[in-house]
Amino acid sequence: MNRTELGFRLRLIPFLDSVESLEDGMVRLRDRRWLVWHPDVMSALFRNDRDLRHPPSRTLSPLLGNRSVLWLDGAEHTAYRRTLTPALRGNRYQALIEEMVERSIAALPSGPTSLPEWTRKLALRIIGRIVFGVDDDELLAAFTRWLDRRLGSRVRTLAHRCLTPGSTRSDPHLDAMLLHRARTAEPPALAAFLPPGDLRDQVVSLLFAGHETTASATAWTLYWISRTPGLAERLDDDLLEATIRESLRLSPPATLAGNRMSADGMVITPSIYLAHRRAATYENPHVFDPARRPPPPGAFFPFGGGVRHCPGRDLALLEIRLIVTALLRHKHIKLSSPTCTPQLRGAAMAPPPSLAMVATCRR
Ligand code: HEM
Repeated sequence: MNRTELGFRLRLIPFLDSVESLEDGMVRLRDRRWLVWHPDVMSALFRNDRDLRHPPSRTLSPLLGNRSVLWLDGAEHTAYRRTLTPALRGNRYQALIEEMVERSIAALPSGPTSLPEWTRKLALRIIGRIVFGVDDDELLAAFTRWLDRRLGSRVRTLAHRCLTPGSTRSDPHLDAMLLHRARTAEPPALAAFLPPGDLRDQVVSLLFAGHETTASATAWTLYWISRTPGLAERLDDDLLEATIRESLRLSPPATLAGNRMSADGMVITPSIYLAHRRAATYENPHVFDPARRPPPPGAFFPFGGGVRHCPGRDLALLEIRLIVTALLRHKHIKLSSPTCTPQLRGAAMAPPPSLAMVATCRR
């Protein structure tokens, strides 16, 4: 592994910050692997996505399994997306999410509580209910423990990636519990529509993809709202939408989109983080400004793009909107710190668990 790739692997955010000013919007990580973020390249890449292959992530594939939708390709991928995309359409879950959010806000302690952990637990409950059709806190807590041991920090991620390469890291006991819940799920729960042969990998993938990023996007949105004086008081629907968008730009939960591979074996990794901070595209890119003009094509893609664009996008945006609106309607929010250093879980970026929120009732 050369020095560039080592920097990319070991210290992802400092590495991304160090290449941010490269005007080409791309950097070679090793012989046939590139990190790219130039908007023209991104547009071309997503336009031709159908003809590219999507190699598994070496970090995530041992966790999510070989049959995860995240790396299926061709006809299998198209068929699976056809089931998944309508099933994840956001608005059908609005009443369910509202009810779960209200319960979670009512249970908030009066003292400080970790903001990212609160949003994570809530987002996992929501996707758990969508996938299984029932609440099962014990199962979700076991899933969280399993994930935290493997992805809970950059060090853990790298240890699992490098020390036990290629081995599956599933837990037979947890898998049996997940499979039991999935097999007994009844329509309209999502698990009832998943192909039985791939059930474990698809359930784990949905629980994982469906909560980590949404939770961190919600936490980042609340972070930016509380850092911006007067914003909470002015948040009508349009401003809230612009605020969520700007938060997804400056603090994208997924710093990288999935790998693409050309027919001649060139691997390309799109960097969402760098595309969203490109000075040639965004004026004062490090400033949080919900009033920004819409970006040009290929410059804003928090949900990836092409044939792999995130099928949970609408659901995620609905969740963020409902959680933020309900929280601010019921509570005054105060955060323990006006600044925070992002925490990486895999390549996902969240505020650190130490970022505490104190939520007091509005009178
Ligand atoms: C703010 C929240 C979210 C963000 C930022 C996000 C971001 C992403 C990104 C960047 C990708 C990779 C796309 C690519 O390679 O071009 C992706 C894929 C995916 N996401 Fe999301 N996501 C979010 C929420 C969700 C939710 C709620 C679900 C629901 C289950 C979900 C399910 C998936 C799945 C299944 C894929 C794989 C799609 C495929 O490979 O065809 N995501 N997401």
